[in-house]
Amino acid sequence: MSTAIEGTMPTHDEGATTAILQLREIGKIYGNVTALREIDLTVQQGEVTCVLGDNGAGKSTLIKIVSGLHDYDAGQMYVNGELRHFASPRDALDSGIATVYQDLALAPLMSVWRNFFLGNEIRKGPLRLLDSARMGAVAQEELAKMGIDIPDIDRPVASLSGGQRQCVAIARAIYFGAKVIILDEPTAALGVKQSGVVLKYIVKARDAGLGVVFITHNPHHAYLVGNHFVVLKLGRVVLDEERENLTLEQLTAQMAGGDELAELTHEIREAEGAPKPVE
Ligand SMILES: Nc1ncnc2c1ncn2[C@@H]1O[C@H](COP(=O)(O)OP(=O)(O)OP(=O)(O)O)[C@@H](O)[C@H]1O
Repeated sequence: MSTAIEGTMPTHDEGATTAILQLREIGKIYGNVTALREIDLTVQQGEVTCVLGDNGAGKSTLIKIVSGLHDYDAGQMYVNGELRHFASPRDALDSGIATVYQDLALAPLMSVWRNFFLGNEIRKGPLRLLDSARMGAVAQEELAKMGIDIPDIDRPVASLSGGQRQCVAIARAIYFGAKVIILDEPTAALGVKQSGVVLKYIVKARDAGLGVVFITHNPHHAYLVGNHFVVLKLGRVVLDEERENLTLEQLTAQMAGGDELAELTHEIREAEGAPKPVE
């Protein structure tokens, strides 16, 4: 259970710009596994905060906490300066935090515009019929506004490229009021060109004033768009740096295991140099 007292952020932050989302010393325990320990994370509007980490680092657990699927066990989470515990994903969404998952939650055989409005359909008349013309027009306009050029939005969403599908899911979250978007490995399953489509779109979302949390394994993708980098390892923050204080090489080395990699290189070289065992 959180030890925090319900209320607003501590006074020593007064005067500073209020972060749209802030985690302070967040902890999460599953039985006897500590998935997250003392995690600090600040998300500002108009910035991309990259969260990097290898398998088991705690990225999914972090996403579950900020998207309202799990509560945290320790620390505090502030949304616009207000201490929050989300009761459900709806609660997170109502607070302006939308998560775009890897599987995207799109209905592949439905049209692009149906997917754009899935769960938020516009209806008309006393019979509450779907207003397909209006939804089609709005979806087309919104996607175009964000630079996503889809010539025929009546096409099934499955016919789009992976990158375009990601962009549709992000555009949908923004249109329905997200202030923070959490992107769960949006480039993981994509090739270079399609990743580029998504990375450009992340920049557009950032420039539109959203707070973007970009969860990824890939330091190269992160460094192309990130303002701020947090690396998790076994549930702890091992690096927390602004872009101006970090090179791509440092970020990559940290992701690759830093000291451990140097140690491994040393061991391999030693093994290579060692005399071969006699057969
Ligand atoms: N429901 C659960 N019950 C028990 N342990 C869990 C549960 N979910 C996650 N864990 C453990 O918590 C730790 C962090 O897992 P998490 O899935 O958050 O990492 P991750 O960075 O998302 O990894 P991956 O990239 O492999 O998904 C791991 O040790 C994992 O085994």
